[in-house]
Amino acid sequence: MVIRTEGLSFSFGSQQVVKALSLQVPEGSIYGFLGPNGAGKTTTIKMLLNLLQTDEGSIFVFEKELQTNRVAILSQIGSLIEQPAIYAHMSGRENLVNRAMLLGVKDERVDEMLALVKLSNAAGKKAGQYSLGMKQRLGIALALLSDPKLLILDEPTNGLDPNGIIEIRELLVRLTRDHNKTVFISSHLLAEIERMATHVGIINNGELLFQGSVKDLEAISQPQVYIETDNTVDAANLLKRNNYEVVDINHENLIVPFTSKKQMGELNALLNQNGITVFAINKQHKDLENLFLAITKSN
Ligand SMILES: Nc1ncnc2c1ncn2[C@@H]1O[C@H](COP(=O)(O)OP(=O)(O)OP(=O)(O)O)[C@@H](O)[C@H]1O
Repeated sequence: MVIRTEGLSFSFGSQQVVKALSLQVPEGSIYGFLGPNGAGKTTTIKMLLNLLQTDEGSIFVFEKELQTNRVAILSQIGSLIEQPAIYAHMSGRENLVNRAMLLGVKDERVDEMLALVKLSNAAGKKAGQYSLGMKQRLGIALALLSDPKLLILDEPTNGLDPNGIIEIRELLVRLTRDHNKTVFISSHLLAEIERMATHVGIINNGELLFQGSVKDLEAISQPQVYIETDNTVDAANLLKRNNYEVVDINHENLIVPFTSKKQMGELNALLNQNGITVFAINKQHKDLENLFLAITKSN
């Protein structure tokens, strides 16, 4: 395991915000650390980076205890928490050259990093003029300069447009696939993470509710069929009479557990044959909020 915590806890005053967390982050994984705002993600990350002292429990990084191997461990971690520390009046390249000098890293590494995060063409532009996505990628390039084995990113896709999210996703996949890195990335949006993550930990109110591979998660997260019609109530009654389970109904749509594509066709035909107009019928995975409920219920 690249990161392993045992019974990790933390309180701000009387409020316990991290509760007996036992994380297991395998080498080479993209580990999505998921939870709603205030769940305790940033606090956990700060403990992993030794920016906050743990109250209870222990942290092992690269199978070494953090407190007693601080310098050796932290020199192998690149991180990005909140806004990247970028000088707005300097170009992307100057930001990297400056940091390379501080770290004693060779200048060639600057161009390598620019290419890796796809900022070579914008290298001469002032970083203050970069888009949010470009700033995040520059932040990641800065974090990678010293060639760390582990990258810890706190909500790097926050506020990015879909293109920006895709670029970060592709970068992180390249880093693990071609450059032997392990990536620990937090987010409050499952949808942003599930396409790149290999492993997931879900935290809520400081407690780890789920941890495992994305396949394990998909097994819990049963897909559902969303059906939008011109008469939701009649549609729901019709489906119930025909032995379909209607798990949720509101004035816009109703939801039936997904079993197969064939079933979707049958649902559509049944509704049409009974004079109900179907505006939309589609398969969706439960969103994070519903998934939380499903996970807490099954515990
Ligand atoms: N410096 C602080 N002093 C007191 N309470 C704090 C402090 N920092 C965070 N908290 C509280 O700790 C809890 C966990 O916060 P944390 O920032 O770790 O959550 P998070 O999952 O990272 O959420 P977000 O996505 O909003 O950053 C919250 O209830 C928050 O209000």
